[in-house]
Amino acid sequence: MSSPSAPPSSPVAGIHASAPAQPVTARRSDALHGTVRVPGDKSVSHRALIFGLFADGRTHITGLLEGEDVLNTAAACRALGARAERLGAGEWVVDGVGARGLVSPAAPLDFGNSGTGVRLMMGAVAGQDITATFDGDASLRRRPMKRVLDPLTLMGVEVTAQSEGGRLPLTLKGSDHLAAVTYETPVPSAQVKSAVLLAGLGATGETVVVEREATRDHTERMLAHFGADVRVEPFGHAGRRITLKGHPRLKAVPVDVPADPSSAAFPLVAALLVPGSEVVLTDLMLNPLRTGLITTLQEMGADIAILDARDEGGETVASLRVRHSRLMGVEVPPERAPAMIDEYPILAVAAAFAEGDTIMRGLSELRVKESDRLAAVADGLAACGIAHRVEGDDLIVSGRATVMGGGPVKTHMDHRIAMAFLVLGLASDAGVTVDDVSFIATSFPTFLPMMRALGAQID
Ligand SMILES: O=C(O)C1=C[C@@H](OP(=O)(O)O)[C@@H](O)[C@H](O)C1
Ligand SMILES: C=C(OP(=O)(O)O)C(=O)O
Repeated sequence: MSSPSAPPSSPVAGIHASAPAQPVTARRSDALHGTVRVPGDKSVSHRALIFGLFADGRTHITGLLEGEDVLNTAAACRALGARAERLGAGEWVVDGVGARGLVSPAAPLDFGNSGTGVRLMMGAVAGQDITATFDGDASLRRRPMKRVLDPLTLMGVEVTAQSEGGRLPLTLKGSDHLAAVTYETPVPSAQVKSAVLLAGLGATGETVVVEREATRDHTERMLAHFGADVRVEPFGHAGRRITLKGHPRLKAVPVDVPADPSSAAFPLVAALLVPGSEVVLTDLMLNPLRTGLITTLQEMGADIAILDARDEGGETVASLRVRHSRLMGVEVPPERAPAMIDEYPILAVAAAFAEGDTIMRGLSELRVKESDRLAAVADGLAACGIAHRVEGDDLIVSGRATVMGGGPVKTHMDHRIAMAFLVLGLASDAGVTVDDVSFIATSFPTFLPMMRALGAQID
């Protein structure tokens, strides 16, 4: 650890610090059938809790994702002074502390495996006159936090302790006199954008975030939903400029969390790959900044029908009917990456079965996720006998109608690597073993039983 002084270490460095690895094998399966609702959207769930923390009154949340990442955010809200209570499955209430009411937590805040939880909460703490230490598991401790510390320090936050290279654990001293800034994000990141906007709640004047490529806009939508004065304008050909007026009074409002399209991606691709399958995924959020995978799969020839599209709480929500399909390789343009950033591991699996090459360009951000996903996907493809190459930040997968499978695939504390390669196993000749499924609980705790209920052979 480095300057100025090392923060205290978390007493529990992440939920999985000492949990034993759980290897699991997915085998070639008969047709998958059924109608399922995957759990609530992870991005919206984190934000519903954090906005509930700041709001005056009681925020009632339904459909909350009860994965470890979100539960760690709920625990942080409590440590910062809110009451966050579970009433039933996915049904929570948060009694907020109001715009200036956060308290210094008594112990380090442990965000486990979650980049979203820790980065958004750093922004939330920034505009308060409190001190908090942020920590996470071994994966989160490796991820870059400087991208958030840079704008927050510009606004007046003090980093009183940090680890090598601006990593966790680190301690922030917030201020209720933050300066509003205009900040252009150096990488397309909804987490960085959201941290600056959440800090902007406590800044005097207008905080402006400019992004050259639009990223998921759940924070902007929720700011408006809770009553903040926020303006979103186009910027350049693919970007946005977001302006937030400081010190709004946020009023508690109900939040109904739709199903997570990033979780749905796994049963969706499984249904495309396993012959004879037909699966319906209900109540999915189809925010246009989250649907890059669906667009890409449709270009590859996937039979995906959008049914019953409707507006719910400002988001388009629909069911998808997915049937087994013969896929063709395509080139995925780099500008689509923000709309499908978490979906590349499962797209690479779909590409393994497509005829010809699938070229995925501009994947540098994959290197700083729960694992280096570009390397982890490439290693997993190699372990399963799939031809591919990495050229700079591009991944090219050469697909075939039949795939051998194999493993064990190393998952590197990364839920999406584990789920993607289990899906591959369902359509492979020899099955696929992954070395650890425990991290699936961070985002999709019901993944294994839900896949088995559809007919997947996973043991
Ligand atoms: O804001 C969010 O909820 C998220 C933003 C994305 O991260 P980046 O902001 O690092 O791209 C994404 O990968 C993550 O799963 C959720
Ligand atoms: C990147 C992800 O999450 P986070 O950044 O919140 O850890 C993910 O869920 O794929």
